[in-house]
Amino acid sequence: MSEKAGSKETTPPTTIPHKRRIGDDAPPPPPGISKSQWKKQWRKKQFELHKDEYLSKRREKRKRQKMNRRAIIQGYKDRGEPIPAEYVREPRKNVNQISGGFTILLDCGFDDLMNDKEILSLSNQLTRAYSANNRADHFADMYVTSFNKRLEHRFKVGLADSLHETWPNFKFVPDEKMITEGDKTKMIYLSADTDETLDTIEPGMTYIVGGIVDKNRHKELCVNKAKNLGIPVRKLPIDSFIKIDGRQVLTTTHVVQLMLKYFDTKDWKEAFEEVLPQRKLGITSLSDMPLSDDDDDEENDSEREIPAAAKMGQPSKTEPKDI
Ligand SMILES: C[S@@+](CC[C@H](N)C(=O)[O-])C[C@H]1O[C@@H](n2cnc3c(N)ncnc32)[C@H](O)[C@@H]1O
Repeated sequence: MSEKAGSKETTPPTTIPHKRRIGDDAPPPPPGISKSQWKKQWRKKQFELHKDEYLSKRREKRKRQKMNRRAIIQGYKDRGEPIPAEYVREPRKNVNQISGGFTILLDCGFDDLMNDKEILSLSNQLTRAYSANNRADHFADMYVTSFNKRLEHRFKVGLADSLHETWPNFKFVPDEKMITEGDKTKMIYLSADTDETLDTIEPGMTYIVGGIVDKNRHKELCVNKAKNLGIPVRKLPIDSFIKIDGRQVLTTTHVVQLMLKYFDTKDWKEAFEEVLPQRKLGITSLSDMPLSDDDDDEENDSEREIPAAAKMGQPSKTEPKDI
């Protein structure tokens, strides 16, 4: 009896299930072309022919994965259990960053002055401000004040995946006591509507930036609020460093990015050039300008992330960047 025949039971070889791919069903290759080359060509052709179908399937799959993740996270939240690390998205972070020792308050007490689309746009801007703070060499202690009404709803429902309550150095507070009851001698409200410029950013100071998307409908809104509260107002030193026509009103995110960049470099010129790309500077108003090189403007920002027909509270089409 041969050794083979004498052996008892043999374990069947492990078979790895073959994942079917487009191209597996390709007809035999035409002469002069290798099987693998032909498969590649066939796959490409099939993809072009059925592109919409494939992309929609992929979108559906991603949507399902997102909903599952959200349901799991909600389960932990409902049970009051900590959310396991694998479900917490780590933001892209500058691991060597240190505290700049200054505070930025994003004054979001203007909910009633915005339409739903502008609230969506503002929520996206806040995620970018958070992201900028994570990447800076020196981070600021950032607070979103008057975090209530539709903005809060937007984060709790549409941006629930972002787990904004866990963001480091970026806190959300429901009222504006930090503005109304803070030490006014250590505060500066940023606004384009003043002649006095902000020369530097100092540790120990609190800088307030208006958290509003209004396409300049509400002129002098923040400057008047600051004056009523007795808070000094300063504009960014745009004139000294870049030439720009029209009103020099920037988006909330731009202002935050500029302040962080200035604090890192101590050079306004460098900050302006990095945050506001030169090739974009020929336009009339900076608030119409895209948030960064590869971003859309406020208007498109909300359109890109949120389907046009989206209602407040619906999840955004894509994850907010960097969260
Ligand atoms: C889109 S603007 C809001 C414009 C609003 N109508 C107002 O009254 O300020 C968002 C915020 O960015 C800040 N900001 C915009 N441009 C600025 C500039 N040139 N200098 C300083 N801060 C500016 C202000 O804090 C402003 O409230």
